[in-house]
Amino acid sequence: MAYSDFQLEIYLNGLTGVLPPYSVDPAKLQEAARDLLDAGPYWYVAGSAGSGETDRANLAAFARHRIVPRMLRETTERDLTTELFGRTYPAPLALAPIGVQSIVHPHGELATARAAAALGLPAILSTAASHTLEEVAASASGPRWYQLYWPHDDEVTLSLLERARKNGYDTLVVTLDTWTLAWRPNDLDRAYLPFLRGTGLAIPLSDPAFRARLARPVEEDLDAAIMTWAPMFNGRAHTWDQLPLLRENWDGPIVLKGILHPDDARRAADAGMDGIVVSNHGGRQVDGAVAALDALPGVVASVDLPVLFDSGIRTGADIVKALALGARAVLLGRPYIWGLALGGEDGVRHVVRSLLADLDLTLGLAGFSSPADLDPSVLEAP
Ligand SMILES: Cc1cc2nc3c(=O)[nH]c(=O)nc-3n(C[C@H](O)[C@H](O)[C@H](O)COP(=O)(O)O)c2cc1C
Ligand SMILES: O=C(O)C(=O)c1ccccc1
Repeated sequence: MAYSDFQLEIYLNGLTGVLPPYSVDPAKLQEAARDLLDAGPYWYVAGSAGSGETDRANLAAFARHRIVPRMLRETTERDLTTELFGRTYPAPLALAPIGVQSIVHPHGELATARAAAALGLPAILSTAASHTLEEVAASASGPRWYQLYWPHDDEVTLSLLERARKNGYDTLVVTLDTWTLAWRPNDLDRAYLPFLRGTGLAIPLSDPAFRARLARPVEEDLDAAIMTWAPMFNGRAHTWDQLPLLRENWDGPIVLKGILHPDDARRAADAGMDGIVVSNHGGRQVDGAVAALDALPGVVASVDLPVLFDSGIRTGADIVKALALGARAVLLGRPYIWGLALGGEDGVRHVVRSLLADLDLTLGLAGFSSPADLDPSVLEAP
């Protein structure tokens, strides 16, 4: 079935008076989630660093780039399949690692993983998840990627990698840009930080190597466990010379997330990494940072690795633009969390199906049949 069939399904349902259960408009979905959620969780997701300048710049960069559609081409049959690290996926899309999903819906990452699995797409499980690696693996059978927040304790690091491997996570995403949380006014004004209440710590708290560091069991002294977790996972950066530890202890592909400078991309390649994600973390870390889309062409030109992209993907056209500028695939961030808040697994599935239908139609109407047809000439010259 083509992704664009979702459009026909919606119109046909309308003939019997059945409307889509959630909006297909990302901005309206966000408004609906805002009405539903408490201010703390809503702003934790919606908010960003500092003045929000980079968050806005991410979206503005997409608006600045425009597609120049081509006519009278055979694009009725489209093929979105995408090869990534030796595996074939049905579309150039994965669900970005997003921590603490239980703050918007009790099923959290379990619901997200099931929705992604139903579509054959990877859901990237965050180390800051509200469910364990094992629980998520048991609840969904789709492609599994694991995102490491890299602890400052090698035994814990190796234990996390071992758990990921044992539970069928085949691709490791290492996030580099969030070794400590940035200045986030929305959360600071509410003094809202889920981790200090023990939310989003399911993976470390269930880890045998982490638990071996505690004087008393987690169940008896949660506060002490949180105080052990905080300096181990936060506040100090790693350095390039530490990457061999990960390379030597992970057999599958390693993808570095949060790269914005071509020199860092080259260093990733030199360190034997398999891919990178150009991302500024949705403007949540360095306010004033370059828009991720503006950093993409320079990074793509500097390395021969697959380059993934996130930060600002909202529509099918956004995906076409990122692919045209050289991304192999994109990660969807906040929009699927609004779907999760509104409808759990069903809400996430709705958001992703809407985005894929929009992508499929936009690609075909612009005169292209597959992601491989896209290059910078598809876009208006700047
Ligand atoms: C609420 C929230 C939590 C996030 N948690 C993580 C995380 O645990 N690990 C990670 O690598 N990125 C995390 N991110 C960043 C996303 O993976 C992604 O880079 C970002 O959402 C992209 O920006 P966009 O949502 O504006 O498109 C988080 C983002 C949000 C909004
Ligand atoms: O909030 C975030 O952006 C984020 O990446 C994060 C960091 C630590 C724990 C959970 C999420």
